[in-house]
Amino acid sequence: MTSYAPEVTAEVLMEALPYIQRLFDKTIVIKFGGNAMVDEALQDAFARDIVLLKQVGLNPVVVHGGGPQINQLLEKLGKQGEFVQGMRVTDRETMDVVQMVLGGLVNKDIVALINRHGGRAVGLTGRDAGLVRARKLKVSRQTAEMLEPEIIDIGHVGEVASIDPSILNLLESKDFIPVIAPIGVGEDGAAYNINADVVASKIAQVLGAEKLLLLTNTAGVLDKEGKLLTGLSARDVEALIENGTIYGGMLPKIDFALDAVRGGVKTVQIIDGRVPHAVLLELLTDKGVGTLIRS
Ligand SMILES: Nc1ncnc2c1ncn2[C@@H]1O[C@H](COP(=O)(O)OP(=O)(O)O)[C@@H](O)[C@H]1O
Ligand SMILES: CC(=O)N[C@@H](CCC(=O)OP(=O)(O)O)C(=O)O
Repeated sequence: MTSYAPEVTAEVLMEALPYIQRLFDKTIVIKFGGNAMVDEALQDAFARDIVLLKQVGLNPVVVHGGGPQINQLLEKLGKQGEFVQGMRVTDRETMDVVQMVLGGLVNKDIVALINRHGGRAVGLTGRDAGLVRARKLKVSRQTAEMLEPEIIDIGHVGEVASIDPSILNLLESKDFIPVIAPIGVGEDGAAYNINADVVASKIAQVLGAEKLLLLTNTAGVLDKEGKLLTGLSARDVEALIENGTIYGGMLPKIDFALDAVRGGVKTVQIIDGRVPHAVLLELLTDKGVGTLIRS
């Protein structure tokens, strides 16, 4: 480990004080993207950041993705992942895989890492305690040549109908850290696959979160030349989608980042999950980077 002069170490530690004071007791929803968690060292640094935040009195709530991890298992089963407007086409068999990977492997690995570093994490899916109520997502597509939009059936994919935060409040009252897999429950009890950015946004709104951080595998939202856009308004976003600068997995992320701002979350940021300790740097130092979403 690099050794710094004592006064430098003290200065770095003191830099965190005003941030800790400002964010004390505040809820921070952190979405850990599947693309940001492919490296073991990064996962470890992420888990330690979460433990530190809790220890100094913030209230972190983790929502995780796992798109690449679902693709890996699908490939082993001889299936190819297919996406429409950033959403996975989810047939019955794919839904089973989504539950195994998100609710099983990925969720439990994050929980175990946080706990190994001294945190008290509890893993949940949206089906637990009716946390995330879902309904089938309707997707439509229209091109210039089409007279009316075409409805596309992408299977067991949900949108959030409502969030019941009771279980999260209970966990918070006992100082547990919730780690949530983005699977919702329909009226009939069936499972729905929901994009993790969507679940993180809705949970942040219902909890009245101070901040929503979306960790991904880019520096933030990039322009056509690959340069980081540090701040975006709803109008900027519309133009960037229109000219094709924002596409694929960034579409639901940006849509629901805006949704969170409109729903009262004070700060929403898309940040680079490939940077070790991105969460800590963003929340407790002057070195936060990424794209800030404005209403
Ligand atoms: N303008 C853009 N800036 C940055 N990334 C973009 C942009 N448009 C599309 N993307 C794509 O969105 C991806 C992030 O979304 P996604 O793959 O769903 O990640 P995550 O697993 O973090 O949710 C990036 O890796 C990139 O390929
Ligand atoms: C409907 C839908 O697309 N669900 C996502 C859920 C996981 C996710 O969102 O993972 P990332 O955050 O890593 O992209 C999926 O099946 O991949």
